[in-house]
Amino acid sequence: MLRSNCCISVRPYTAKQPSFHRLHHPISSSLSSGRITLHGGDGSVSSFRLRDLVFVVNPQGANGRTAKEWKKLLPYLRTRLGKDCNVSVYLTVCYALVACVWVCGYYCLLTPPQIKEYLTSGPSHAIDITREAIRDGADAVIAVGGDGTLHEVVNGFFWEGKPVSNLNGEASHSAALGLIPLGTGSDFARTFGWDNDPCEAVERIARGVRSSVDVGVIDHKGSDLHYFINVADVHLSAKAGFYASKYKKFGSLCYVIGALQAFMGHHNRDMRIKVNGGEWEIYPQVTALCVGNAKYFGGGMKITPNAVPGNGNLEVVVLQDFKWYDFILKLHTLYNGTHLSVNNVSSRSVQSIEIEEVSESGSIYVQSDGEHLGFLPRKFQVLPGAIDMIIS
Ligand SMILES: Nc1ncnc2c1ncn2[C@@H]1O[C@H](COP(=O)(O)OP(=O)(O)OP(=O)(O)O)[C@@H](O)[C@H]1O
Repeated sequence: MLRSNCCISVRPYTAKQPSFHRLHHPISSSLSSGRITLHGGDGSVSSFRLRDLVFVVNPQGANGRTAKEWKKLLPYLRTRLGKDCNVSVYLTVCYALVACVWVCGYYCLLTPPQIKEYLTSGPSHAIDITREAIRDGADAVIAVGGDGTLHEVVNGFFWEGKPVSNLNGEASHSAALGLIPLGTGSDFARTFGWDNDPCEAVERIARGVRSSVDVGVIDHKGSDLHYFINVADVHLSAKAGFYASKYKKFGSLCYVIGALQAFMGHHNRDMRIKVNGGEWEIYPQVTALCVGNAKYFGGGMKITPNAVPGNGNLEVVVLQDFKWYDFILKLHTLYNGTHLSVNNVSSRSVQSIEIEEVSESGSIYVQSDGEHLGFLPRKFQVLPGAIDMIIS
């Protein structure tokens, strides 16, 4: 008989966590066919065997800090993930049977997870690495860096409007998404209450519990679909993000510099929006419009405080007719998420939203997960439970 504590140690989750509804299935474990099976209280099951982990590292993240932290983390990561694959062997029936099971099960049970590490060579490279890894049958693709790297890895989970498939005949599982947050803002991680401790992120990966998360998709006629997992936004905030990306060498200060630069020559604009395929509505004098799958952007602003990445909806928050002094007076409410009760701020939960500028100037910035995407018009839509993510 073979007995193993291979791959995943299942422990109760104690870290801070948002109120997810249909996520998270730890509780009890059983071992079958060399695989840990996790049973949730709602009867859902999440099974995960750590065999082939692909780490996609952006060495330029956080102005080079990601590369330094990753170098320090790698020995610990190898030890920690290898440690969870210790296997005890007990001979109970006969030596021959055990030998047979040993040989057959060797690769499933005893091989420590393969840890593959790829350093990105430039923008968009993480997308290609991820697609390749999923097609090769990776168990998990783990973004190491900031929200931009996570964004690219998420986009790598899709190809021509469909999820990328595992083409490896030997492995039937789908790949999970993981994250070691090591960026400047690392805003997506804030929704889960994760701090910047990479060792804690490695623990999460070692536990390997998957939960489905929603993904947002952005459509623009005639161009490829684009995916986001955190927050997409339009107009002033998107313009500020565009400029902020040029000042990452100043750390978190880049967001302040970006915002100041975006304010110069800024004008609020009338916009048309269509929610869930309904009628077009006019929103006058829009300052910024944010579509949240998660809660934070801009280096810690809790802009869409009711967004939950697993509830099948996106939260839309619209700021209208804001003047520069409103930001000075109300900035603290944007950081603590109490701005929804401020004048000229509205919020709604949507499955899809189309946004156009009334005057169609073609100059209204759009960004997703802090990455510049282009200009209005755009349609944003939720893909419920589109990706399995290692979140606890
Ligand atoms: N080798 C590389 N050289 C230059 N840029 C890269 C490289 N690899 C990835 N990038 C780009 O770096 C950008 C920023 O990366 P990332 O988001 O990881 O760090 P960050 O901007 O410091 O963090 P955050 O987005 O959380 O503020 C991404 O848009 C990505 O396309």
